[in-house]
Amino acid sequence: MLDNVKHVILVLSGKGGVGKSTVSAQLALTLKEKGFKVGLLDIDLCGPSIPYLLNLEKQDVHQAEGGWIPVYADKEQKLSVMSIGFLLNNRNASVVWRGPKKTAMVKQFLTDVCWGDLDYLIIDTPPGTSDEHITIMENLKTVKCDGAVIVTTPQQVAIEDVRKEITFCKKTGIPIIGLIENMSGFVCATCTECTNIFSKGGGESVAKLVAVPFLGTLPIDPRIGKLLGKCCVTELPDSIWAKMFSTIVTEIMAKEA
Ligand SMILES: Nc1ncnc2c1ncn2[C@@H]1O[C@H](COP(=O)(O)OP(=O)(O)OP(=O)(O)O)[C@@H](O)[C@H]1O
Ligand code: SF4
Repeated sequence: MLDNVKHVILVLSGKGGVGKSTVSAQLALTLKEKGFKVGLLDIDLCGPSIPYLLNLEKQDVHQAEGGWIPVYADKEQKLSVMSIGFLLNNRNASVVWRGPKKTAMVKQFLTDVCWGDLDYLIIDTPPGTSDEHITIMENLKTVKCDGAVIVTTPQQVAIEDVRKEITFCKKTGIPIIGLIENMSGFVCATCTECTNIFSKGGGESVAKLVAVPFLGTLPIDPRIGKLLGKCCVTELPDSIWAKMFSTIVTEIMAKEA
């Protein structure tokens, strides 16, 4: 039930493996650190990585009278999480479903989960624009969707990929919060020097070309993969990741003020 959810933010990407779930998790954790009550919904039914990224893999969802009780990532119950990963027997189990079954599952995540009072619900989506995205948009009609964050990487700042996501947002009336270029350069673990492995500035120029805000670049940083449920802002306060997420969250908060 989304009756008491104030803001909904979608995280989208044109291709898989670009860091969309990592961005979703860090966005949720940063908002929680700022004192908000946050929900994180993983609708990537075929590749749910949120339970792993939040170190919640062994957790179960419980069925109560009012619906499913999400998994809480913290003792204070300020970050609630739902993913099909909690309903599968093991991490390697795969979901091979046709569209209607996927649609039903996504609808259930919105209507049958006891989300309670939330300041923000972050929705981590599968790559591309599929049944899951369409279902989410149809079912968010009654709730205000604040916008989408689009994640891309320098090698594949293929204009068509980002454009497809933007076209989807425009067709479904979702405002675009902005574009993030992840895996932009590599931060050395010894000296924190950032080296650009691929081309630089692609994300920014695409954002300009399609007239959407550019939120910034996030480098490859081996420490990010080890955060597993911890927030980059508190754990790696001097990192580019921490600075970026503080800025993005401040911008999001300013929009809704
Ligand atoms: N900037 C980064 N630095 C270091 N590791 C990263 C970075 N971005 C993502 N990763 C790592 O890359 C892997 C893939 O990231 P993630 O699961 O967030 O991608 P995704 O786009 O959600 O993938 P999928 O298409 O499977 O949904 C993860 O192990 C994550 O920790
Ligand atoms: S930036 Fe310096 S410390 Fe880091 S890998 Fe290169 S030479 Fe080594």
